Amino acid sequence: MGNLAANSRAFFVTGTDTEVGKTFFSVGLLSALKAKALTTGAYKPVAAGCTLTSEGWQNDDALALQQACSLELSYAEVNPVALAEPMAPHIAAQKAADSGNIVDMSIGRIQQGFSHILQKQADVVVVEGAGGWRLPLGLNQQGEQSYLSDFVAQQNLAVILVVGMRLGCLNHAILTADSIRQHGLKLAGWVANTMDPAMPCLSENIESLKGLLNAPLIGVIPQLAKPEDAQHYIDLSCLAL
Ligand SMILES: Nc1ncnc2c1ncn2[C@@H]1O[C@H](COP(=O)(O)OP(=O)(O)OP(=O)(O)O)[C@@H](O)[C@H]1O
Ligand SMILES: C[C@H](N)[C@H](N)CCCCCC(=O)O
Ligand SMILES: [Mg+2]
Repeated sequence: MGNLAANSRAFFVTGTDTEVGKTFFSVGLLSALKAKALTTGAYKPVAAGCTLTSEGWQNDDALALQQACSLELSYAEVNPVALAEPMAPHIAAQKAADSGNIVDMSIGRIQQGFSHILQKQADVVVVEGAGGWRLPLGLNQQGEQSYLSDFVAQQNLAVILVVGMRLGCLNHAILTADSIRQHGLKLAGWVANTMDPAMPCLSENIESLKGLLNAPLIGVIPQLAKPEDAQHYIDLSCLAL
């Protein structure tokens, strides 16, 4: 199991796309774990779309995760790679490099930050991806393309798939589940996140996914005012928690 600390369980939260509710669900999951008195850490290795603060570039997802977890983690511990521009991270990193700011977005650096969080021995660590499952990180030192999914595979993390419920999500969900399994990883479960309550045949689509994904349905999350409220729609027993 890679270098996963014996006492920690870690989940990698991916999605069928960007903007499908990975952060919304992750904050809900961290809230649910806190309510069960489990200690939690959070990690958002790569974030694109940041605001310049007195403490450097910061991203809203990472701030939400930092606040929602129970460990006292610094911003940089939660989010080691913070890219200014809200775009594909390897392009944002190239733009930063063009302005003289070289960003190390290597798998090695991402793993190092993760090991650091694991050493803190939280009961559960929630790791949020960026974009969808096969997020490109750019070329490594051998000139090969690397992907955030390479990090997940190297750490053998259990994966949670957030499906943003909208027309087209069946194909995206199936492709993502296939790829997760082709990486030799476990799809620990999936989440139906209601992006559009008026989606025609929402419940039929969820029923279809139950049959298609062959993994536990962790929760159906309706449109909610606050991500913390998502905790009430999450079945932790699916994750053996
Ligand atoms: N169930 C929900 N109820 C209400 N709003 C939601 C819900 N799910 C997501 N949202 C909103 O939709 C937007 C996208 O969600 P979120 O930021 O969690 O997506 P993401 O998959 O984490 O995106 P990214 O790829 O940028 O990390 C946010 O404004 C979020 O508050
Ligand atoms: C800026 C955005 N909200 C995400 N953080 C990054 C999404 C990258 C998507 C890359 C892609 O697959 O095209
Ligand atoms: Mg997010």
